[in-house]
Amino acid sequence: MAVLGTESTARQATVLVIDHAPACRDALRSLLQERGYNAIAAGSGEEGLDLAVRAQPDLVLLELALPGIDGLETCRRLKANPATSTIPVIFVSSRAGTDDIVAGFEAGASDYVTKPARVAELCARLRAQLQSKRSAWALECAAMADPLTLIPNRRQFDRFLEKEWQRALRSGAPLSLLMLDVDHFKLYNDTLGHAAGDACLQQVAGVLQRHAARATDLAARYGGEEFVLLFGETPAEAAARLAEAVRADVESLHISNPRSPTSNWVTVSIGVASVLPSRHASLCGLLLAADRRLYEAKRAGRNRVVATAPVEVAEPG
Ligand SMILES: Nc1nc2c(ncn2[C@@H]2O[C@H](COP(=O)(O)OP(=O)(O)OP(=O)(O)O)[C@@H](O)[C@H]2O)c(=O)[nH]1
Repeated sequence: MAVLGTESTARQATVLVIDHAPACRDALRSLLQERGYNAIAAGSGEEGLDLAVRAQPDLVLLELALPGIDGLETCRRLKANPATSTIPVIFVSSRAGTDDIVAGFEAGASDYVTKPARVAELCARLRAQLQSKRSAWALECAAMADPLTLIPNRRQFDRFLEKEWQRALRSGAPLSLLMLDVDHFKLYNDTLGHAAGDACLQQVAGVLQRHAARATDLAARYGGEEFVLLFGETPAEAAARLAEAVRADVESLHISNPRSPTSNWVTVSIGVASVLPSRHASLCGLLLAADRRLYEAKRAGRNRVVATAPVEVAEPG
């Protein structure tokens, strides 16, 4: 599964208007709707913050002068909350003083437009912000995906693992990790060529991706011909079964590996480690345990899974 959140490139952009004056709010909302945006609105900073978290708009148009928490504080809170921090904010305010404009930018706004706003200018600024958010999103995606297989790369995996670890610490749920390596892949490359090797890795990645079905799972290319699969909220016994299914699915792709001493087909070896995250356990220990079992699977003849009963991996030192 993808873990980068949602983005609106393929759908209508949602714009949240936060303004306490019903006339201004309605005028902005109609203007946006006429231009094809999905417009939602809130009458106060508190309501706007709540709606921003729930609706995840692509952009916020914010009045500075609001009753209760004012526009500046609303903007600061939007920027401080990881759930809303990347949403661009444009102040659309009747306050036109330089100090207000400077304060708006200092609170984290991307732009500042004074009322009465010129419609064409406001729309151009809005489009520019949406475009720059999309470009940032595309860059972020590119930095997190493996270019050959298009599944998450090690960087994305490390972030995801850290997040799942923290979540498991709070929930007390077990976490399982599969470390997987293609068997005799050097022979495969040497026999059939590097391009065939690349295509083979893409197919293996496809199998892993299909097994990472839940929001708490992630399949990633760890490097070279090595992959990892993280299963959140999954105990050791279930992880061992999943690993066996992955191994069997790769073998049943029936990708010929003519010189492999293990099988006629491309196969994989898998090490499985599970842990109940606690202050006595470490992430590094989980990775090391999976890697050790992968090595054992190779040593025991390849094309197999090595897993054990649940373990508490002790903090090194
Ligand atoms: N085609 C291709 N080959 C790669 C890629 N990344 C790594 N490799 C190759 O994968 C091979 C890994 O070889 P080894 O580490 O010796 O392992 P192996 O031949 O799979 O042997 P075992 O792991 O012991 O079964 C090397 O030949 C690498 O060049 C890639 O992106 N594409």
